[in-house]
Formats: sequence, C-alpha cells, structure tokens
Amino acid sequence: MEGAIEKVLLTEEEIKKRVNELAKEIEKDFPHGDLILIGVLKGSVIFVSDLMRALNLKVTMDFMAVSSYGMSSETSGIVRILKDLDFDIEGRDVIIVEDIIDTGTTLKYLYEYLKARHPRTLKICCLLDKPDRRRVNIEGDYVGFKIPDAFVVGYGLDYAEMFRNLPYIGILKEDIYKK
Ligand SMILES: O=P(O)(O)OC[C@H]1O[C@H](OP(=O)(O)OP(=O)(O)O)[C@H](O)[C@@H]1O
Ligand SMILES: Nc1nc2[nH]cnc2c(=O)[nH]1
Repeated sequence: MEGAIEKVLLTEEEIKKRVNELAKEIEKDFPHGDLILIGVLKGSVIFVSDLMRALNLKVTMDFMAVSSYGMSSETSGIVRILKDLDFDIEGRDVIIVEDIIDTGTTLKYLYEYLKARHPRTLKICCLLDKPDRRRVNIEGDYVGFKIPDAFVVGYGLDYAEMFRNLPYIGILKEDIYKK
C-alpha cells in the first residue's frame, strides 16, 4: 500500500493537531453545544470520529451517504444520495463534516439539500480544501488544510475503495489511477 504513495502530505501528528484546533473553533462558536454533526459517508468517517471526540460539547451524530466519484479519480458530476438522515434537523444547529472539498459539487448539492429542511444554522467543516479545482461556489466555515491540486488518499479518503485506512494523507502516484 505504501508503495503507491508519491509523498506524505500531512502526517498523523499534523492532522491530530489541526483536528483539535478545529474543535476549539467550533466550541467557541457554539458554546452551548447541542449540535448535530452530519458525517458524509464514506470519506469523512475517520475525520468525524476524531473531531467528535475532540469536541467538549453535547453533540449528536448522523450520517448521509453520497457518491459522485465511484471507482474513478474524477467526479461524475452527479451526486447520488445512498442514505438520507435519520433525524429531523429543523430548528437545529447543524455542521456538515466532510473530508474534502474538491470541485465543490458534492457539498454544494448537500448544502442546498439540507438547507431546505430549515436547520437553525448550517455550517460546513472540511478537513481538506483544494481551491484550485473548484467548479461551483462553495466554501467551508471550518477548514483543516488548503492543499494543492493532487489526488490524495488516506485518513478516510480512498481510491477505488482502497487506502482509507492509511493514518496519514498522501499523494497517490499518478500511474496508479492513470492506467
Ligand atoms: O468536491 P467534489 O469534487 O464533489 O469532491 C468531494 C467528494 O468526493 C469524495 O467522495 P466520493 O464520491 O469519492 O465518495 P466517498 O466519500 O464514499 O469516498 C469526498 O469524500 C467528497 O465527498
Ligand atoms: N480520495 C480522494 N477523493 C477525492 N474526491 C475529491 N477529491 C479527492 C481526492 O483528492 N482524493
């Protein structure tokens, strides 16, 4: 698995430190807690688990499953909802937790979809942001790291469902996905 990685972009330690900082920013904005964190499956599963444990607040957790990349390293441009929320979010403070904003297609779609359910507040927390690749206008409220335009894996992020379990974030060698 390690042989497929061109370069380690963010180490386990760097990610941990930044996740703790993001949790502090969220605690400052929502001192009374009672937040709903919505993890976006599958990529955000490790990030949302770590973020939730770093938050010293009352939080509940829900998940949506969406997919637009499938087995590819390029977006299909079509977001498919594979699992919807279990809870009603009307009148609640909600944070969408994502692993990455790339073209922005997934988050833009999700943001509008959830906004229509009338939460009291709706924020976006994403670990990684690739601003150079943006195709639609959407930004994170809490952003872990801005990264260059390269296809990254690890810490939840996959290529064809592999590499999610790497503890760090690495740039995938081009010959793996450009075959
Ligand atoms: O900004 P975008 O260009 O839309 O890309 C971001 C999305 O791509 C990945 O999801 P993917 O469709 O690969 O599903 P996964 O989370 O199950 O890996 C990632 O988890 C984001 O949801
Ligand atoms: N694994 C992975 N998924 C993505 N989805 C959008 N951009 C990326 C990326 O760089 N890596």
